[in-house]
Amino acid sequence: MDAFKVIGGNPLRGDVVISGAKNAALPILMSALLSKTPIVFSNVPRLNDILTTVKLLTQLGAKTEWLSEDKLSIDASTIDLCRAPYDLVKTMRASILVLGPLLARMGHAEVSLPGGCAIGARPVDLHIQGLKLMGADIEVENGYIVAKKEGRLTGANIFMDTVSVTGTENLMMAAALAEGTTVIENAAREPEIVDLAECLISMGAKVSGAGTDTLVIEGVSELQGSQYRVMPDRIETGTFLVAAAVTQGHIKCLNTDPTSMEAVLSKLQEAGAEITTGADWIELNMPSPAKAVNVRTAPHPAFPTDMQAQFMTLNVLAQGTATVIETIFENRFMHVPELQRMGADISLEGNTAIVKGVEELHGAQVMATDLRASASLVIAGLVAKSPTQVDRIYHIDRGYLRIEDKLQGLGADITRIEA
Ligand SMILES: CC(=O)N[C@H]1[C@@H](OP(=O)(O)OP(=O)(O)OC[C@H]2O[C@@H](n3ccc(=O)[nH]c3=O)[C@H](O)[C@@H]2O)O[C@H](CO)[C@@H](O)[C@@H]1O
Ligand SMILES: C=C(OP(=O)(O)O)C(=O)O
Repeated sequence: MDAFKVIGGNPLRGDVVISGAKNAALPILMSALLSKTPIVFSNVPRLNDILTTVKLLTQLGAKTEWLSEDKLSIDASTIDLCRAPYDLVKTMRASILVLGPLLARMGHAEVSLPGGCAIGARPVDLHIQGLKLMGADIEVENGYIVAKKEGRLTGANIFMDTVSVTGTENLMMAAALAEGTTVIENAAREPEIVDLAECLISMGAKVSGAGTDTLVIEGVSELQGSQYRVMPDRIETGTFLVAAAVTQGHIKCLNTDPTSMEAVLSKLQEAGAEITTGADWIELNMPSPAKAVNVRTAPHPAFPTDMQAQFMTLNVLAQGTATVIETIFENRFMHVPELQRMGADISLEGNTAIVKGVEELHGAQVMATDLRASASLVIAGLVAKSPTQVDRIYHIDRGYLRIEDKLQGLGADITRIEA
């Protein structure tokens, strides 16, 4: 398994080009299953979760072709299989996103239950309940969700008990081809939902309310191919901004969107960062050590759970004491023991971490446990007083495109140790 060796001490400086958003691209690529004509997607980040998605779509019978580094064509006219197997689903939970579109298009879908993962149990009951309300017959057989519907799904009123991002996305895609109108209440409001809605609209779907907690989808009988550009990755952007803040650097993120990340930018300013923004860029200058900032994760537009680990590292070295509260996932503090091994002063009380800023961190051999935890350890390594080795970086490769190249471009001393 590959690892990163990080030698700390260099403030990050310069420009970094942000890639397309993993969490927008995943549902958007799956939405190609709804169309019988080809779709061309651009700004697709060619990272491991996307390669897994391409493999899954290909196994289902779709034709996929990379037209350039970030442009992908998907022709799902030829799909002939309705099963997402365990060996793919276990490497990427977001494979569950085939369920809605496959069922809507083929009247049959079998998707392995994803099971729990490092950050929590992550059930998919809301996906299943919503599809049942749309008339699907769903059973769990031998670890697989087996969903069937004779004829088209039917529009329904769906109230989601918990705000779920991929749950909302699955139901939106299913509803796009259903007969009648679907109303999803307590829907997720993440920018990635808006991006998926815009993609579906470009294919001929009738979706309104994206970005609010009530989505209305008037089903149509078919969708056509289109061309769609994936939104910039707000979590990758936030990760580089935190890395620059922690190293007291000065960077500019290009090809990004400041309007999708207000909570994160406001917390960075509270920590002492000077931030300027343009239509598609964000510049951060950190003139002095960060001040501690309290963070509480919650669904958009509140502070994103996918930025919690990175802000934990910021607080570890900040002046003062902060509380970091994780309200979305029950086990998303796996980076804490690793940061403690580097000298962090963190105590945990349930879903709250109390972080007392320390003067410095020392390097250590640490283990990445999930995607954003890995990023928090890399950031810690960028300021540690001795070398850090971050093991199991397959987690980071799942969601960041060539992070070491981008960090090197900003002056960081980071190298990949290939297994
Ligand atoms: C591929 C993708 O976009 N992943 C993101 C997505 O994950 P994902 O869509 O899996 O996360 P959800 O929004 O569904 O999860 C939110 C909460 O709802 C619970 N829940 C969810 C579904 C369900 O059927 N039942 C249920 O109880 C989950 O256990 C969790 O506690 O949103 C998360 C929350 O912003 C992000 O951290 C992930 O990066
Ligand atoms: C948790 C994440 O991804 P996934 O839902 O794919 O596990 C993430 O992007 O931080």
